[in-house]
Amino acid sequence: MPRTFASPARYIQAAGALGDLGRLSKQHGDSTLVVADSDVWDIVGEQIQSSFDAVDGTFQHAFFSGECTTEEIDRLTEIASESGVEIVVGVGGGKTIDTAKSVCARSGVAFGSVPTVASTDSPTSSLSIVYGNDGVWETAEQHEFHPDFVLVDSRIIAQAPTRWFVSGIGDALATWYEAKTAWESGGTTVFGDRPTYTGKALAETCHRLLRDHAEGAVRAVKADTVTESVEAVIEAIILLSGLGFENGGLAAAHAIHDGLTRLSAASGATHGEKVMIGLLTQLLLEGEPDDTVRDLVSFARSVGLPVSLAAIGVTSPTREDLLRAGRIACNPDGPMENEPLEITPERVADALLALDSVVE
Ligand SMILES: NC(=O)c1ccc[n+]([C@@H]2O[C@H](COP(=O)([O-])OP(=O)(O)OC[C@H]3O[C@@H](n4cnc5c(N)ncnc54)[C@H](O)[C@@H]3O)[C@@H](O)[C@H]2O)c1
Ligand SMILES: [Zn+2]
Repeated sequence: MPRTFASPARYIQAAGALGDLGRLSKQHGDSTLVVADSDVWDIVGEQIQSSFDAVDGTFQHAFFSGECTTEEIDRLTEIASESGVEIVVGVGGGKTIDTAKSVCARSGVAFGSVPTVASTDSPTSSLSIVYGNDGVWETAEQHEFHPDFVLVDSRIIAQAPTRWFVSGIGDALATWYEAKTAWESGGTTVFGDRPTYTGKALAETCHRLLRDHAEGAVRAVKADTVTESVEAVIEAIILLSGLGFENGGLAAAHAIHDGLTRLSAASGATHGEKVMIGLLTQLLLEGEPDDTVRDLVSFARSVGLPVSLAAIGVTSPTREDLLRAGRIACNPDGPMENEPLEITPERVADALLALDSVVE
């Protein structure tokens, strides 16, 4: 089995970086479609307009409806093809960016990724997570391409609600633990290939940056400020975690996240918050020493991440609820396959129940 490494063509991060969007888009064609929801458009619309004005460029804007569904992808693909666009730029959170990726896949045009929150590692990846109209996980579309550019304005991200930034820390925190597990178990990555040494090294650097800088960065973001620690953590969440998970491999943390998406009580929790619970559960499933679990719990608390089921809204789950989540988590096509031990829905349910007593 080959080792594969893949990544976006270019990554740019700076306070004020959005001012470069027009120039970057023009490198890929004269006709651009910008996809953003109305809240994000209110925040960045004028800056996007100025960035295109600065290079005598034009663009079209389409509103994203809020969910990455097949219907929404088809609707936006039609707009892209009617206007003959050469590049689609997704501006916003993970769902907007995943939707824009799938529009590019269907239209065969270039893709620009512009996260306005550092809430997940979706902006650098080649995946789109598609949901049904009921909001339930439907499928992961694996694309043949990565973003032509990822443009990250750290000022906009620092000014966004802190909860998104903290959630991104949860998503990125799992990357190293999952890559280590996938490596040690001889697992595979999202490309269906062996993990690379490079992916593993990037995942490890991601972890180091979070441990060294996350606490201070969260304090700075609460005050809407950009510090060097904020820059380090944004890079860890968006770039290193993205490269680390795609080229290093996923494991139980994301498998359990997928299971938790089936519990309606957890629907108010973000992707990164559910991944954090998945990560702690992964450590319990793998039989990590108490000190390792305690250390991670204390780090999570220091940045404001949830460490119990109740903290993500699951206050009094029945065993059947947790088994249902466990069955999704143990899907044979999912990342649980990268765990070295045989993990069953029963073991997932036990570990989720055990979590509350461990973290008290
Ligand atoms: N494709 C991948 O590799 C990958 C990886 C991780 C997660 N995901 C997917 O990403 C999605 C989760 O993404 P998410 O956590 O970003 O949530 P989201 O996309 O559902 O929501 C983000 C919210 O933040 C708001 N927002 C964006 N920028 C803002 C700003 N600057 N100020 C204020 N509000 C702002 C948006 O309007 C939106 O309501 C899930 O669908 C998950 O499956 C995909
Ligand atoms: Zn994730």
